[in-house]
Amino acid sequence: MSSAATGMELVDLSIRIPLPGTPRRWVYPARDISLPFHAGSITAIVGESGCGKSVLALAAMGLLPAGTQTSGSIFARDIDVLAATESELRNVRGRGVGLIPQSAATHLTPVRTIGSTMAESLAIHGFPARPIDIAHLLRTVELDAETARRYPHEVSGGMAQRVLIALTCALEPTILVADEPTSALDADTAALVRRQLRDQANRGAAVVLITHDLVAARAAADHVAVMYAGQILETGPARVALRAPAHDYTRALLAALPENGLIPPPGTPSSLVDPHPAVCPWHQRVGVSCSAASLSAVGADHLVACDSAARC
Ligand SMILES: Nc1ncnc2c1ncn2[C@@H]1O[C@H](COP(=O)(O)OP(=O)(O)OP(=O)(O)O)[C@@H](O)[C@H]1O
Ligand code: NI
Repeated sequence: MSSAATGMELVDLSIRIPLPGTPRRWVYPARDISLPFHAGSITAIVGESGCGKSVLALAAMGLLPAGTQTSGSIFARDIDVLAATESELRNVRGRGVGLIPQSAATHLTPVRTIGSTMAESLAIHGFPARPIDIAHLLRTVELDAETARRYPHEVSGGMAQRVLIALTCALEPTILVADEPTSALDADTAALVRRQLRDQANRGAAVVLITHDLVAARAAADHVAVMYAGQILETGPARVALRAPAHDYTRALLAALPENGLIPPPGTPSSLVDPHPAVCPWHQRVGVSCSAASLSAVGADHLVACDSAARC
């Protein structure tokens, strides 16, 4: 790992998943991604739907689909997750890397009460929890103790999301990956979740916030990485990159916010199937010639991809 303060680091990470039903064709959700996630900070990964954000979350947990091929590394707690054995991964998951998954409700066991699922999960990771501990955890996400006696189908999607957040945070993971943690929540609960993520960063976790919501990223994150078609096009301090962006894709995402007139990004999202290695998908989408140069510095800790001539 390059620095003691790095909680997780992606190094030259590429991932390809077999395209279902078509031999020898591949989906490329990550291409040549190098990205640090600093301990004590929240890093947002933003980008349109389908650009590969959730696949990165699964990769960090060692949960890529069968048949997936990877190159490069994902260093988490000094282990390369991509090279780890299943027993090493069992040690990494939970207290090394905690994942708050997209659609959390489907991750609770349907035939067991929420309290027993929480108690079992905590015990597996070495935290024996009494009912009073479960009640306390539920209160941290503003759920009452009685929620422990309910079954998943008896609570709303937002409540299930809060249960998963309480459970994941209770393990105090070194790296906390939250995949769209607020998309199913009302504004008050979303603010509560953002406070939880900040608390986790303050105790030293490297927090990864995956979201398509730039307003949420700007409100919550210290650093941001802007992803398009499996590549990082811009990365830097959130207050810089999401206020004075250097890449035209980041500008296009910001233009789509209500405050900026809801102008959708031009063209249609690029396919991730067998992309041309020497063509930049974003600039191809907008009809500008660009050879997809690697990231270069435009300011302190602020990196941007693409030929400068290609930037609109
Ligand atoms: N198990 C899988 N098998 C085949 N392709 C997959 C699999 N999982 C993801 N993909 C493909 O990888 C690409 C990236 O998907 P991913 O879910 O990571 O996007 P995302 O940026 O998280 O989008 P969203 O915001 O909609 O969740 C998509 O083209 C998707 O179809
Ligand atoms: Ni480009």
